[in-house]
Amino acid sequence: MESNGISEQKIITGDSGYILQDVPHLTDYIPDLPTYSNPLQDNPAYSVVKQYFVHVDDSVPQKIVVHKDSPRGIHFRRAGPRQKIYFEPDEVRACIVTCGGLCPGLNTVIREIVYSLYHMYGVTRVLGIDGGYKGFYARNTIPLTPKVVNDIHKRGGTILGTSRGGHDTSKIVHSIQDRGINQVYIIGGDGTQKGASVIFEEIRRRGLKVVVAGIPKTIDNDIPVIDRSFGFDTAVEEAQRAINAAHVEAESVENGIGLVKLMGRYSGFIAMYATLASRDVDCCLIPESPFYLDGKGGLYEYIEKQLKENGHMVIVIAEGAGQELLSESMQQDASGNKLLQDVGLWISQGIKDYFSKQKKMTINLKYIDPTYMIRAVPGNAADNVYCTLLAQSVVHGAMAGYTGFTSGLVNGRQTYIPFYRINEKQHKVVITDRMWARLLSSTNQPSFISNKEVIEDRKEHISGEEKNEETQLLDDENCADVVPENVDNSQP
Ligand SMILES: Nc1ncnc2c1ncn2[C@@H]1O[C@H](COP(=O)(O)OP(=O)(O)OP(=O)(O)O)[C@@H](O)[C@H]1O
Ligand SMILES: O=P(O)(O)OC[C@H]1O[C@](O)(CO)[C@@H](O)[C@@H]1O
Ligand SMILES: [Mg+2]
Repeated sequence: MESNGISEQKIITGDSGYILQDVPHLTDYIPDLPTYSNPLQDNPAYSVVKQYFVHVDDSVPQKIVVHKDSPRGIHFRRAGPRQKIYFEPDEVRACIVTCGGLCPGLNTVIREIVYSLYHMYGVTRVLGIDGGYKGFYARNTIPLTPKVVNDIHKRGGTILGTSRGGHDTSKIVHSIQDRGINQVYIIGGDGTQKGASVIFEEIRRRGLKVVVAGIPKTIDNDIPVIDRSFGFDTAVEEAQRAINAAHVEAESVENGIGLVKLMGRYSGFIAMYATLASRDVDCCLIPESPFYLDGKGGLYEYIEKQLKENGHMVIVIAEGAGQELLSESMQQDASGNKLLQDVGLWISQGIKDYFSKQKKMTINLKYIDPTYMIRAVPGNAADNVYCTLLAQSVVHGAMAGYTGFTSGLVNGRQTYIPFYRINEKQHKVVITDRMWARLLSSTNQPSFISNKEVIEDRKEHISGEEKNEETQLLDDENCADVVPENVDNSQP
C-alpha cells in the first residue's frame, strides 16, 4: 500500500483497484505521540468477545454490487475499538455539541457518547455545549454524567439545545483551547459537518492534540455516502400518522383530497419513503422530480382522473417540491439556508381554484402540515439502536486518535468517513434510479418527465468516478431493497 501524502485526502491504494479514503490521525501532525493499551482489553464484558478489536487494516467497500471484472473500488476505514489508544482516560476532556434542526435520536446519541466514554474508557470529564456552535463562546456548558443523561433518550429534541448560524471558527477553537477540551463530538447535518471540517483544519493548523469527530444528523437524509441518517426511520414512521389522517378524511367525503406536506428542503427521501410505506398515497411530489399542473400529463389531469375513478385521492408533497413554480424566496435562515415558500398552501389553492373555476366541480381538500411533528419526537427502536452504534463507534475512533472524520453506516457497517467526502455534495433522490421507479409503480402517478429528460438526467448523474461504472449504474444502481444497500448510496 502506498499513500500519496496529501494530508487532507489520505488516499491509500492497494491491489486490484483497492482505494482507501482514509481519515486523518493526530500523528499526521503531532509525531511521536505516546500510545496506551485499550482498557477494554481488561474489561470482562469485552475481553471475552472474540475479535472485539477491529483489525488495523479492516475497511468497508463503498460499492457492494460488483461485476467479475470490477475494480475493488473505494473503501472506508472500519469503525470500532483499537488495541492501542492515544489518550489516557484521565487526560480526556470531551465535549458534545448539537447544531441545526431537530432530529429524532439526538438525545440517544448524546447519552451513548457519555456512556461509552464513562463505561468503556473510564473518561469522566464530558461537557455539553449549550445551544449549538455559538454556545462554545457565548453560552454556558453543561456537565454530562451517566446520571444526567440516563433517560434522555425517551425525550425528543436535544437536551443541549441547538441553533443555526453563529459559526465563528476562531472563537470556537479559542474556546476549545481555553477549556482544555481534547475531544470534540459534533452532531449535526450538512452545514454542521462543513463547520466541523473548518474547526478541524484550524485545530490542525494550531497543532493541537484535539480530535474533531462528527456524527451525521438530518431527517432529510441529505448527507452523502452513508446508508441513511439516524432519525430518518422515525420521521418516516411519524409521517404515516399524517398520511393516514389525510386518507381517512379524503375517503369519507365526496371528491376528497388529502394533501400532506412533509419536510425535505432539497431531498425528497422522507416523502418518497413515507409514500412507499403508506400505500394510501396516489401522488408523491419531491424537489428532484419537476412537475407541472395544467394540460395533458399534468397534475390537475391526474387528480381529476383519480377522483373520477376512486372518488378520493391522497397527495404527499415535500416542502422543496415545485419551488421553481413559485416566486423565488430571497430570505435565508441564520445558517444561510434559503427559506422556502409554502408549497403546500400554494398547491392547495391551485387545486381548489382549478376545480371550482375551470371544472366547476366541487372538491373537498384537507391540507395537513405535520412539519415539526415528525422530527420533534424521540427516536424509535431501530433509530435508538442505530444511534447507540454510531455513538460507540465515534468514541472508539476518537480514543484511537482518528480525527477530521464523521462516523457513518456504509453498507450496514460502521465506518469513519473523511469530512471531504461527507461535504462533497448533497445526497438526493435520483429519479432515474430504481427506487423512484418503484414508487411510480406503487402510486401509478405520472412521472411528469419525457424520455428525453430521463436520458439527460442519467447523463448528469453519471459523472466523475461514476462514469467508469456507467453500465453498473444504469443496469443495477441502488438495487438492494433493505439496508445495507445501494451502489451509489442514493437511498436510505
Ligand atoms: N459552510 C459552513 N462553514 C462553517 N459553518 C457552517 C457552514 N454551513 C453551516 N455552518 C454552521 O453549521 C450549523 C448548522 O448548519 P445548518 O443550520 O445549515 O444545519 P445542518 O447542520 O445542515 O442541519 P439540518 O439542515 O439537518 O437542520 C450552523 O451553526 C451554521 O452556522
Ligand atoms: O424551521 P427550522 O428549524 O429552520 O427547520 C426547517 C428545516 O430543517 C430540516 O428539518 C432539516 O434541514 C428541513 O427539512 C427543514 O426545511
Ligand atoms: Mg442542512
